[in-house]
Amino acid sequence: YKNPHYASGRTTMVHLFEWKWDDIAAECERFLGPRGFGGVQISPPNENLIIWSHNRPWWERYQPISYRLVTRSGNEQQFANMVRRCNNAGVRIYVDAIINHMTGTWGENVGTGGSEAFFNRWSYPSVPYGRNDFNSPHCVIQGNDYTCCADRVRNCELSGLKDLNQGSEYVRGKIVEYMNRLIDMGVAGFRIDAAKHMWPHDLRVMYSRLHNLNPSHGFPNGARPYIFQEVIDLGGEAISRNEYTALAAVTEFRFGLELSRAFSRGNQLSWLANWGENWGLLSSNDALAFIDNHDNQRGHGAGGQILTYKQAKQYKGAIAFMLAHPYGKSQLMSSFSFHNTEAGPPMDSRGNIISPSINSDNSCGNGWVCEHRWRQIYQMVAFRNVAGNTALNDWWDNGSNQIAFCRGGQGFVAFNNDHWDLNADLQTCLPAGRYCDVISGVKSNNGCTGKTITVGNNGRARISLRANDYDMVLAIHRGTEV
Ligand SMILES: O=C(NCCCOc1c(-c2ccc(O)c(O)c2)oc2cc(O)cc(O)c2c1=O)[C@@H]1CCCN1C(=O)/C=C/c1ccc(O)c(O)c1
Ligand SMILES: [Ca+2]
Repeated sequence: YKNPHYASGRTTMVHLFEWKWDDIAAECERFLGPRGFGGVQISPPNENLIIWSHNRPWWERYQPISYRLVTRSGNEQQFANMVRRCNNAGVRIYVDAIINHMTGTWGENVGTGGSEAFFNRWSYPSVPYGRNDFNSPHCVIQGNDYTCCADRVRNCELSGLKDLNQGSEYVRGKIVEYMNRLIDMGVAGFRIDAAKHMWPHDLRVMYSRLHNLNPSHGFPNGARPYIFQEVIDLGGEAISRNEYTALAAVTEFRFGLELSRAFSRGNQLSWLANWGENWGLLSSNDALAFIDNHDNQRGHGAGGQILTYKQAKQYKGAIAFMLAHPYGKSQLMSSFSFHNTEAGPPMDSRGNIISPSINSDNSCGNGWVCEHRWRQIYQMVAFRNVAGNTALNDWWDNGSNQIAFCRGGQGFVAFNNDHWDLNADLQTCLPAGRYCDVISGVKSNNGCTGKTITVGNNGRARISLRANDYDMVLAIHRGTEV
């Protein structure tokens, strides 16, 4: 359950948060496939409660009403079409699975597919679920339960959401049926939302009943789904992410928190020389690594200042470090712009999501940020692909915020987050030649549109990164020679 089953040579997933299925299919064919992205995490595809009282907030998609594939992102036919087209483009689909709970008492009792729910009578006719499919006695998680009482965190309601009993064979059956339907349609795996709120044993039983991935979508025979479990654990809670690493991969929230600190000069970049398990992170093979996600980019969830698209220069630095470093399985966030942390995606007056527009410079419009289309980011996805499973070697730093390292003999990257210029003769581990810096520009048919780096016979090159350069990163790798 720890292998994403990316098509060969691909390494990185992007979360196309709140995108519609038709738009994701198009993005797989026109951008993600050609640019070597490995997969897409999609928003929950199952029917959710409509919440106009909060003007269709992003979190209404985390309030299930049924397992029917009808949401503002599209219907079942559009979902199947997206999975087929993305797999054909070499891009896998991972589903955000909301299986801990159903809706709460947040809004009208109708869903995005017209189903009704009667949460005060605990009934969800479209599944169906009734009162004895939910935990009893009824209780609601209180703040201090996270530190004192692991059983309450599992058995009580998360912010008023009806808490399913995954110990019931009937409930397990309904959840597994929903997930197997998606696997048979060609998805490659799942994000398990709120995994901390479910018992590891129940999850283990359900995972064991999932089908193998569908070979007609290009997966090897007997391939198990890639499962990454959302467990927000920054230490100090009764529940540890280590209870879940035996089952499947786990989201490593400390990764984004510590790198946000490092690139905001809270930590020094030179301290990252031993980045990875030595910083108390999960073992690399267990970890889904990311800087920000849909929840903590809005300021709550995993405490402290998380870098987002709003701090562009530092964010690109942290993302580049994530993609250049061998640790973990990398995930990129792709957002819509927001000021109000509750706001949902760009929508028309009737609540329909507005598609991203693609500008002539390949950036997005209509309120979509499309970080994955930023040159400094998609070029580092290619870097990570070229680096493959090489180790990190030839680390250099200046004792504060200037660092550089190689990935085998495949790639070289340098960072300058000091207030003074970096100007040094460094080992790039690459064969002699002239290389285009992939951050300041691209390799075009007659040279580099950005910086050109000349590597000598001894692999060394003069590396210059001014403190006030537009970006704090310089990266070259095999394949960017001119
Ligand atoms: O103030 C709120 N919630 C209470 C504090 C955040 O607690 C939530 C956590 C949560 C937060 C921190 C933890 O350490 C933790 O174990 C759980 O996970 C969720 C997962 C869901 O599928 C649906 C939810 O409504 C929540 C949720 O409310 C607002 C209003 C309701 C939704 N919401 C939110 O803030 C929604 C947050 C949300 C939604 C989806 C997610 O995947 C997520 O990680 C957070
Ligand atoms: Ca629960």
